[in-house]
Amino acid sequence: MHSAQPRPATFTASGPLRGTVKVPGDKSISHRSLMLSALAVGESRVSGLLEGEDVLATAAAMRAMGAAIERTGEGEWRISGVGVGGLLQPQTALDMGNSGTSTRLLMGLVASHAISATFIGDASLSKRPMERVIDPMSLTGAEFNASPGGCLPLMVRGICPAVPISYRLPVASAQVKSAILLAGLNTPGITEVIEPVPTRDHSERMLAGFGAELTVETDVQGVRHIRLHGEAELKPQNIEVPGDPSSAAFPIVAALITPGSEVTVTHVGMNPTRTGIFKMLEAMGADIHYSNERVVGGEPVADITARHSALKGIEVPPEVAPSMIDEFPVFFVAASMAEGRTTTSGLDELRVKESDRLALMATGLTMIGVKLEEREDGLILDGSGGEPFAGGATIASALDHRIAMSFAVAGQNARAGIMVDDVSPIATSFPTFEVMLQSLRR
Ligand SMILES: O=C(O)C1=C[C@@H](OP(=O)(O)O)[C@@H](O)[C@H](O)C1
Ligand SMILES: C=C(OP(=O)(O)O)C(=O)O
Repeated sequence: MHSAQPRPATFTASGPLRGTVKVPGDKSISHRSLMLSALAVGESRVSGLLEGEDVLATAAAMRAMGAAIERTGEGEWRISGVGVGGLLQPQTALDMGNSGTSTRLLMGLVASHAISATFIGDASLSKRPMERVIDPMSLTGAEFNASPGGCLPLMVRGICPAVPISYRLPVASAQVKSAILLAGLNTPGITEVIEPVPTRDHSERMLAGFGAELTVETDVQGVRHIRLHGEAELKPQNIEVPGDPSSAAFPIVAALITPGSEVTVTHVGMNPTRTGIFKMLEAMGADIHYSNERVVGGEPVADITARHSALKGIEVPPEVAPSMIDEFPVFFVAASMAEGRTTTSGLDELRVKESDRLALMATGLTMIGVKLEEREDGLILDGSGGEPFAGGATIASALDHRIAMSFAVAGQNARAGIMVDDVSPIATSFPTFEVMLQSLRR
């Protein structure tokens, strides 16, 4: 976990950003590749794994529950699984650090095993709502003992055999969907998740890739019905993790808002459930193009080139939100530089991420000179039409990596530097971020 000592850093304009960079492996896919490999019978290999703190928390938890997980090289990992149903009782509390994905997916996994586990996390994670997983998992017979507000520290007492459920997601959340599906792996019969609003589908793709029997049917209303046959036997796999589009969004927005810039990010995951950010930036007039499009390990991948662009404000349709949910902080930075008004709505979920991202972005952007209005479920931003940010402020990152990186990007086109009070949380998802940004400055 990152050090308790805050590490401040100042980000200043340097002129054009130019070059070609690679971003680390996709965080969602990295978590799932460790979890499913740990549940397969035999040895899986993963390359391109994100070696950020969140994913390392998942690796440590899977080890504590019996899997043999070993790093064999940079981004290269070897995992010997225990088989579905084979998870062992962890001897100490599972420390999930800052990671909501690790916590929620593993709560599901533990729920259908005859073990119990206590989940703990940092100050940010300990404020995040877990009822969204407790509610469906309680229907399977698992028991939960959570801190007030359904928060961590939290104890899960799993049950085996668990009762299979059919559950309609009340909130668009890939974490909740995945928790239910992972629980379904060791549950007799068919577990069904009904998903009215599509969210990232990495779990579905990877479960099928590991040999689970899973079907996805979209009904006439566009609602997805995901059905998993339980008591599955997973076969070990070799997985190549594509670059994280959520991380790629930072150098791409930095290039779009900094005059004279041209940046290429290679090997970026282009799963359509993740690419809302690029579509919205293009709708704003961003000069973005894709090359070398291919499929890697069941996921579409491309190289993305972005050039400085005169962006125009748009209205972001709320139904796009799940496909760019983690990118809104840096999207707000881009919108602040556009000409005209950008309106966002339907973003209540941003208030329960690592921080209240609507409140923090509204406060921070206002401090660097942006005109905006904060609504309950979104921000309305009046862009500067390309005028640099005033800057000269210190931004609180509040244990939120995406807030820290968004203001680092804003600093690339600010009249006075932007100080982020603590950049250490960046190591949760993008440990090479500062080095990458530096490599693009000439
Ligand atoms: O399933 C996943 O890997 C994730 C799902 C999203 O969370 P929600 O399910 O809470 O929307 C996203 O914000 C998070 O960074 C990763
Ligand atoms: C919300 C995020 O992650 P998590 O929920 O896994 O903490 C994120 O990476 O922006």
